[in-house]
Amino acid sequence: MTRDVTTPDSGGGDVAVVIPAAGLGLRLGGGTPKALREINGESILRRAVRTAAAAPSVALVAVAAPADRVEEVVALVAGVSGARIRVVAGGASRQSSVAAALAAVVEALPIVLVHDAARALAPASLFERVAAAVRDGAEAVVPVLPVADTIKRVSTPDRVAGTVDRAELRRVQTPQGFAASLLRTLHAGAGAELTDDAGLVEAAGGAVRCVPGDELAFKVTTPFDLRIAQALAGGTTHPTTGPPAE
Ligand SMILES: Nc1ccn([C@@H]2O[C@H](COP(=O)(O)OP(=O)(O)OP(=O)(O)O)[C@@H](O)[C@H]2O)c(=O)n1
Ligand SMILES: C[C@](O)(CO)[C@H](O)COP(=O)(O)O
Repeated sequence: MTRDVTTPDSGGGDVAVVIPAAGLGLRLGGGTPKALREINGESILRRAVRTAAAAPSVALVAVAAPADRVEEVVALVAGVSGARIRVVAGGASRQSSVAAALAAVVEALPIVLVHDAARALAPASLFERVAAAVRDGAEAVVPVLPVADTIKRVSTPDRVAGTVDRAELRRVQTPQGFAASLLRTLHAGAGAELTDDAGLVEAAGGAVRCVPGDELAFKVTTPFDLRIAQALAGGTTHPTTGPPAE
């Protein structure tokens, strides 16, 4: 089921953003799907959709919602302006949720960004940076940050097997950007579940370009992350369900 959410204005631009938001949030806990949890009165999902839609290049945002919460998510994102918003049922894995939302992007937009709802504070400028690199000719783009800790391999949970050279390691965030046709082809032929979409390009022997990430694009995974997000985020003037009360 695909649900188009009526918005006051539809964006121009050449970018579709696919937002997987169907995860259970087991590491966060609390019993409610993570994307529906709130940061200072606004759901994680609405924050992610609102920021994506506000990026000037973005024409469409396609959300993969928890399969039993599609109508709830439609109500949640109603009133978000700046781009068309579409909601579909997600799948049992992140990869299948991305594939479901990608299939709902029927418009001929040349660039697709895939963005975790859980990275709710990623700024619009990061969407623009990633999209610009795809526009510049990269077939796949990931925002990255350096690793600050020493990283060790372990042979058993309490035995160090070696130290990894962190100079060649990067923390990879979303939004990740792709030429739309390439991403569609790779998702259609995807086999094993990968932890990100750029991995599909790597597996096919393609090139993935790095651009600077943004610390604000951290992933809300644990209760500690949620507290950090609450400390960093502003409040909201929007209700979390139903259309805005303006
Ligand atoms: N079946 C799934 C699993 C994950 N996701 C989405 O993929 C993003 C990254 O996943 P993660 O942060 O791991 O979320 P969860 O799977 O919800 O977390 P957990 O592994 O703790 O249950 C999230 O926005 C999540 O909603 C999804 O759309 N469909
Ligand atoms: C896509 C991702 O956010 C890139 O860092 C990450 O791989 C998602 O991992 P998760 O275990 O599904 O949260």
